[in-house]
Amino acid sequence: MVLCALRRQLLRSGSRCGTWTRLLQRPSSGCVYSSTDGFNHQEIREKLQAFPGGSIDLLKQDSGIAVLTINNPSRMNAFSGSMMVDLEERVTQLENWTGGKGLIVQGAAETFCSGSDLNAVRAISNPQDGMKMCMFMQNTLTRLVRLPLISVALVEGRALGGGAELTTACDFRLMASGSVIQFVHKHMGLVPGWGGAARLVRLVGSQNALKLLGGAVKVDPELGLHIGLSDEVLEAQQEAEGVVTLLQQAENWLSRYTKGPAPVIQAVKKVVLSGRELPLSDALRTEKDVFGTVWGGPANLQALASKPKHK
Ligand SMILES: CCC(=O)SCCNC(=O)CCNC(=O)[C@H](O)C(C)(C)COP(=O)(O)OP(=O)(O)OC[C@H]1O[C@@H](n2cnc3c(N)ncnc32)[C@H](O)[C@@H]1OP(=O)(O)O
Repeated sequence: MVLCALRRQLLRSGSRCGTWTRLLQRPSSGCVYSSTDGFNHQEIREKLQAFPGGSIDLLKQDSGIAVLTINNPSRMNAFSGSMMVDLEERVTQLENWTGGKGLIVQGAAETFCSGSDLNAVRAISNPQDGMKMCMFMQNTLTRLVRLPLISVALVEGRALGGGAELTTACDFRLMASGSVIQFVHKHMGLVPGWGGAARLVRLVGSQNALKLLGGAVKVDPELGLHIGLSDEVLEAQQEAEGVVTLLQQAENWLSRYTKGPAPVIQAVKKVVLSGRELPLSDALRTEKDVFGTVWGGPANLQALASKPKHK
């Protein structure tokens, strides 16, 4: 938490980006709120744990692609309080995964996520608790965004409310045919609070974001592609060996971008992330620092030794 405050101070003071880069590289340094914002991490964790159910499952694979599964099928993968805590723990594990290159976020049982568990929402419907939950989820999802992994939300079925917000915390969204992303918040008398509005504006522009939030528009794969919310539509595929599952298709899609050594793929994500988040001069300094981690490194030396031709 101290790191969060330090990072903010550095950013406010025009920061020296070498320091910013080093902070971003440290686990859990990517959060937004700390005790100086009145955020008591332990208190909100304990409060959330009082609403159990479901799990967030993490499978780290030798390929360097991990699969994170939102698992609460009896409630259409709604986020219970304990799942919010679980998600934070899984993000910490991913921050510490030195061999990681990619991440797929999916829902269990052929649907993505129906947002907050409405039973928990009803129990903590006072503004103070709502704000604490909001800060907790913003911290976690911002750390998810800032993982040095190329991430994909595999959207099957529905991504509603907080589930729609979660899709925006990934670098890419792949929508299965028949799937829907819908920011239903307005129908719940709410606006996004897990960082989904801020990220949506950056993804689709403010005009489209206003339409999606103001109209609680159902985004199907076609509309998703059209406005740039979705990157690809996945159809059920049959091959000689049998059916290619949506997860296999997502892994194939992602592997185009994760081929190569982990330090290089992680460096790619870091320079894009800093370009996305920082003012230009700070992003340039960060890019220089990240460049310094790969220049003359094993992958670079090996490529030079092999007399490459990029035909
Ligand atoms: C951050 C802000 C937020 O996320 S606010 C929450 C926004 N989400 C919602 O309002 C989703 C409300 N749910 C729905 O619209 C429907 O249940 C959807 C997801 C469309 C599924 O409809 P349908 O296929 O007919 O199934 P169903 O309604 O029978 O649901 C199956 C069981 O799942 C449950 N469920 C669903 N969503 C939630 C949720 N968000 N929180 C808690 N429970 C949920 C339903 O209540 C139903 O449970 P049960 O079988 O009646 O015990």
